[in-house]
Amino acid sequence: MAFRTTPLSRALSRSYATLHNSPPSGKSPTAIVMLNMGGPATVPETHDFLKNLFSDRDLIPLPFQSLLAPLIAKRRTPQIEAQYAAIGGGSPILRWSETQGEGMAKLLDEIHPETAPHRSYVAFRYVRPLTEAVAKQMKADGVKRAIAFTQYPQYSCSTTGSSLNEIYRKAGDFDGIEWSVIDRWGTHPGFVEAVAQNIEAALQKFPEESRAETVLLFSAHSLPMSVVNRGDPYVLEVSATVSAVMDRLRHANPYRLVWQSQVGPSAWMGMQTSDAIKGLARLGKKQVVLVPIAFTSDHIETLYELDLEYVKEAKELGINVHRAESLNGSPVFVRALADIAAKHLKDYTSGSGPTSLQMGLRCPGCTNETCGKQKNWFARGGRA
Ligand SMILES: C=CC1=C(C)c2cc3[nH]c(cc4nc(cc5[nH]c(cc1n2)c(C)c5CCC(=O)O)C(CCC(=O)O)=C4C)c(C)c3C=C
Ligand SMILES: [Fe+2]
Ligand SMILES: [Fe+2]
Repeated sequence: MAFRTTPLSRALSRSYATLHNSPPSGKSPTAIVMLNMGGPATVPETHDFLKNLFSDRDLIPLPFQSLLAPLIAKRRTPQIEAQYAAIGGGSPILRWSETQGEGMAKLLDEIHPETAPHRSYVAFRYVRPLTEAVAKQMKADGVKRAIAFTQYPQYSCSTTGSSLNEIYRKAGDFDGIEWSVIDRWGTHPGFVEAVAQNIEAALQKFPEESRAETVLLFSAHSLPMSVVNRGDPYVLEVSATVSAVMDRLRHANPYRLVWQSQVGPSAWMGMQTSDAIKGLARLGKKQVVLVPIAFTSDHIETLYELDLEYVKEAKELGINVHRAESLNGSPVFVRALADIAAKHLKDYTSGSGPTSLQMGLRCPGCTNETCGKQKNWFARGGRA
């Protein structure tokens, strides 16, 4: 059948070009699949986001999961809906992920033309675009080679591990695609530089004469102690990021790493961010920069918990506080993503395996069988 261009088909192909940064060409594109949890783009999507999140056994193993998850999600929905409403009506993560991915793919076409054209795909764990839909799109685009590129800088089985397990479970949908994995990059110099620049910008808001007294309070999403104690590497890797950022800043300020957003009654990694703010006030500290360190774009933890709750709390305690911006559209960060992917492609072409050595090691206390199968599957390039 002859293909006729109509206003609709022209509009569709324009939007296709916007979504898929490289122009259509005869060559099969190299797919860079940006893995993240996602967040509800609109307030009414909050319930389904929470239901999918509480149904994820890799994140929260619950007894009678399929019965309990919908109940917990339903109970929690009004409170979390109110938080998304307060930050402007939804999570900006899809918009930022697309911006970052498109910028990265464009740069990759320039700095690594051997594998061009590059196309970025966003695959979320709990909201659209979900893994199945991304697989369909990749097949339609003729993808034969894909990189699973985690957008969590530091590895945890509960985040990156969960996204990789989901791709492994949906292996049939990706039939014929050869995979490799970028599983962590928490000390990459470009990422460290982008974070450091945002801290420097926040520090500029304090008077020069007292700037050096400002405490840098790095804040990361906490982990249940049960996860830490089974040997999950996240706490170590977040600490390594903080250390690298402080080296880049030449240790010009005192600092601490603290933990936020714990959920439920069990023990979580501390000290909690809100307690640290109270403690700093008690110690007479007057200036603080809050630095989100484990997530690359804004979300409720930055826009609600940090900006609306903790900044307010700190101000009430007499602390002058500013938050370092999230990486969002930082060109330095987009360049870092492209550099990380280019190095991975180079190493892969010159014979290094599809996954890092570190990814091959399961947490010593891991009893989740899918983790083991998933690691073996990716180590074989995603083949049966
Ligand atoms: C590096 C980031 C994150 C880690 C590690 C992480 C672990 C983790 N989270 C939960 C439970 C929940 N997390 C929730 C929301 C949420 N989590 C992260 C990031 C990490 N989680 C983000 C960025 C968000 C918010 C998304 C957004 O769009 O804003 C929620 C839902 C919100 C709520 O009900 O409070 C839960 C629940 C566990 C159990 C866990 C480790 C095992
Ligand atoms: Fe979380
Ligand atoms: Fe595991």
